[in-house]
Amino acid sequence: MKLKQLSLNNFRCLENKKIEFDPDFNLIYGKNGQGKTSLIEAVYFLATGKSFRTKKVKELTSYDKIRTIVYGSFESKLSGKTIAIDFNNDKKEYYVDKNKTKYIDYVGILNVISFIPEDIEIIIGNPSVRRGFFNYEISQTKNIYLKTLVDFEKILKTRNKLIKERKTNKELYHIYNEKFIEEGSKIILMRKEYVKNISRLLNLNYRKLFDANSELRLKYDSFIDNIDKMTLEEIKEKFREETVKKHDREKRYGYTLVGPQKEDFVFELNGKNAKAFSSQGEKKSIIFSLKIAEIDMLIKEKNEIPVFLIDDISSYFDEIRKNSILNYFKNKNIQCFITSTEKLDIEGKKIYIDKGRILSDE
Ligand SMILES: Nc1ncnc2c1ncn2[C@@H]1O[C@H](COP(=O)(O)OP(=O)(O)OP(=O)(O)O)[C@@H](O)[C@H]1O
Repeated sequence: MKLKQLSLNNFRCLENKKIEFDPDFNLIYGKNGQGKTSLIEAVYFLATGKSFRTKKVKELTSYDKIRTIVYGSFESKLSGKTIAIDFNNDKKEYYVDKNKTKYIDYVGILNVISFIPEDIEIIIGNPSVRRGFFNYEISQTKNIYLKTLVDFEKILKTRNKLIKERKTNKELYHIYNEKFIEEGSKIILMRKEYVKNISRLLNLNYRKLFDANSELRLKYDSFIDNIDKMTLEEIKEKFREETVKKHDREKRYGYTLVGPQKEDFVFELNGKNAKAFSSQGEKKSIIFSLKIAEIDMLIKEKNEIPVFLIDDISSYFDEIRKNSILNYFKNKNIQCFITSTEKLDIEGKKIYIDKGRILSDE
């Protein structure tokens, strides 16, 4: 996929402008605090309706404004499309080729993968960070995952309500419990398969890019033991057993204690949990390898190459690792957006940002 053009209206500190991009490399450079990250954040927002650095999307609207519009046109394998988000006072509207579209059908049309310093949280943060991250990534490759997750969350809410109101002996509870097991098991199965595939790619990338002698694994820490070879039916059966086992405790606590909303993912470098034992540099390299593995996953599942965004490359990596990363993208046909305080010597479009003003070099 190649983002050809981006049009901004009231996005953070950036001026309202239409920008054309290079199909391969786009370097966004300038001093600190000028709006470099904001520009790639706008690309991310256009693709996902979210920000990679805040949950409060309202922060994206320029100070003193109430409405933000981002618009982009891109080319993918099959066709060219235009997409847009009109964000007005907390309400987001999504458009594909000028037609209003539901979020669930919008997300995944333009695939982006971002690599930002805060991504280190995927390793050091708590399980909810990893769940959020992998939920999003699996959704990008499988639209059905997102749909299942949305259904599952609604069911979970009702199940919690029924437990809290002590209505767990009623027929309604049993109906919801079955739905909970049904949708939850589908999520577990899709997570298991995703982890199996990405773990292999992750290891290959880490060895190729950073250390040929290391062994990197991603493990799925499910509440169901020995999940690796289980079928959907076996997962459901185990899941049901767990809900029965925990039922009394759930009634005492007043909420659900089992299910995919409680799971985790573990990175293991040379057999040791990276969260506890890996160095800062190793953690960053693990995350970068993970992001590259996601590109491979998207190609495998959707036959599309995503747009890749890298924030603050110079401060994040030393010279050797930085060059290793830049070399990786050469001749790969991946459209890349890189922000840096230095004017890196790479071929492609160079965009200079100064106090929100977006200036092209040519
Ligand atoms: N909603 C907003 N409206 C206007 N300006 C904003 C908004 N949100 C943030 N800013 C300002 O935008 C400026 C640029 O931020 P940004 O993070 O994009 O800079 P940057 O060039 O990536 O900086 P650095 O190199 O330090 O990471 C900051 O000074 C910030 O205060």
